[in-house]
Amino acid sequence: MSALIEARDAVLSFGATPALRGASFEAGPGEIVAVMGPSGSGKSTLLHCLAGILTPEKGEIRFDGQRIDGLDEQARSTLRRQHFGFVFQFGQLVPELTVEENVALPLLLGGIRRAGALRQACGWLERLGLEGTQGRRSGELSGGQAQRVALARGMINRPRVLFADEPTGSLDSLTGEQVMDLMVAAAREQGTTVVLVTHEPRVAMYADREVIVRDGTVHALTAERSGS
Ligand SMILES: Nc1ncnc2c1ncn2[C@@H]1O[C@H](COP(=O)(O)OP(=O)(O)OP(=O)(O)O)[C@@H](O)[C@H]1O
Repeated sequence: MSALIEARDAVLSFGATPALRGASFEAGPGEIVAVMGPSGSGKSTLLHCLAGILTPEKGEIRFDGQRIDGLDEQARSTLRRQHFGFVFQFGQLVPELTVEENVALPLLLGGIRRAGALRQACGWLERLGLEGTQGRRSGELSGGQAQRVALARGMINRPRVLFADEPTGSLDSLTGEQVMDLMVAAAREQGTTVVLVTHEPRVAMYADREVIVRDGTVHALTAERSGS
């Protein structure tokens, strides 16, 4: 299977701190890959490079076979809006907007008319068990509801790749499992590739495959388990 999203030998430092030291990663169409590893090992940096948020100093990032690391910020922003979805741990909902406006945001930014965008947003809210919350602000939601709203927003533009960075990190384990069940079901239904950064083995078990990031390089889980 050819990769849909891929990093080849990516290198990136923050000042004197190396974050990626030749990281290679790939995920195929519809594949759910968990990215595990110790704190500070480079997981989020890898995700940000794959998503075109950060640009590596060396190496390549490819989406659907095309290099994206050389694109300017505007082109990467368009790529993210058209093809990628995001679910992060904290602070991703805009507090001034209602729940339905938050979910509709990727469509509104993409130029879809407001009435149609809000209608689609309400469809996602219903699907994720959030009917009745559309007029609320994000501060009026529980943690699990807020993550489901974030998931709805991450999926509303039918992304080719969903980038999820510790999506259950702020939730208790039962609520986290509910969010993961919904995320995996939505991704499977739409054939969305998921890059899932998590510390939690229980969350990683939702993935088709796991990789481990250590000191800025990526290792297959099987190699880790055999000690190489
Ligand atoms: N914006 C930044 N400025 C400076 N250093 C950074 C920045 N972002 C990350 N780093 C450093 O880069 C390294 C990799 O960080 P990264 O956030 O990718 O790790 P992580 O594996 O996602 O960690 P965690 O599991 O704790 O979220 C760390 O040493 C971190 O301190």
